[in-house]
Amino acid sequence: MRILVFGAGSLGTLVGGLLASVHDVTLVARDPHAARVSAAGLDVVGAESAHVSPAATTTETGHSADLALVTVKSFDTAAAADALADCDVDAVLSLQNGLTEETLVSRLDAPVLAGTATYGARLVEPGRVECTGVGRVVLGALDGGPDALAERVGKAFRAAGLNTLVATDMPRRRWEKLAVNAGINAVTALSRVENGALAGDDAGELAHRAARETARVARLERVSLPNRVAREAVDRVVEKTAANRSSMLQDVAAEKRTEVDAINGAVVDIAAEHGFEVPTNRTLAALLRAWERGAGLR
Ligand SMILES: NC(=O)C1=CN([C@@H]2O[C@H](COP(=O)(O)OP(=O)(O)OC[C@H]3O[C@@H](n4cnc5c(N)ncnc54)[C@H](O)[C@@H]3O)[C@@H](O)[C@H]2O)C=CC1
Ligand SMILES: CC(C)(CO)C(=O)C(=O)O
Repeated sequence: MRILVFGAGSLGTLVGGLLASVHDVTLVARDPHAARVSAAGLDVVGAESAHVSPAATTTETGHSADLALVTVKSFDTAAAADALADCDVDAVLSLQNGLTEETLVSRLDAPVLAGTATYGARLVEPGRVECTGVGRVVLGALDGGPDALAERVGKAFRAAGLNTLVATDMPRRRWEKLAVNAGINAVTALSRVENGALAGDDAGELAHRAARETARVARLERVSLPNRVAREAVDRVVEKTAANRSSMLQDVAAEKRTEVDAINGAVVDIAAEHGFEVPTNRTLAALLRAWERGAGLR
């Protein structure tokens, strides 16, 4: 399969690097990473290891591929979609956190699959990516149900050794992941604690409240996600990733823009479309956006 990875930073470089052992992969990245991969190949280290030689470029348009993987941060999704609109790609798959697929659908003609990834990835230096945890890629039709394209993509991922599930219930999975991220990411980023600190703490109750609101909005969107399931998903992730610093905490610690718009912000916006108020998500989003403005990031 000819696969274009649009936005090869940490996750895109890891997934693209693993796919490159079997497939014809092009990484669209920034220099010096792109130049280094072109000149000397890519080292995958950590929980997975490989030396591979995908193509790498900073050129964003004019590519042709069977599949474009979108792995930019959520706030770069619209720009990525506009660049992909000037490429010839047969299908698009997002592995980002937050609700980003809708932005891709609104700007692209190619079919868009929904995806989530729980692999951990860190770009250590140009040309070198660390797999910090073997997780799973879950992908499928955006609206749910069986899908031949998703099956083909899943088969291609598995052929490259990626732990991959093709799911027929992506709407529920996306919203459950959103509920987990809406609760854990914002609260850990604002209180500067590891995920495990939420267990049995008042801050954990705040995370539950954000997740329950998210589940309510999911149901307004006709996605079946009971409050109890969202709350239990938060507890499960807090327990399994107790030592993790959430991606949003890492962004705040590094003084980088966060993905709050596509997580808590998306919950607020979609709730508003239904005339529904989500005060916890609204508060969390307002605080993070205020911090971003204060840090000159937006
Ligand atoms: N890193 C991880 O372990 C995981 C990340 N994710 C999600 O995956 C997404 C990406 O996350 P990371 O890889 O950590 O972020 P990252 O910031 O390391 O990678 C994004 C990359 O896209 C590049 N980029 C943006 N616009 C571009 C353009 N126009 N042309 C070329 N390159 C461009 C940036 O330079 C950056 O290197 C996020 O939504 C994140 O939440 C999900 C699961 C795990
Ligand atoms: C699941 C969780 C909360 C793990 O830290 C995550 O997805 C993130 O940090 O973005």
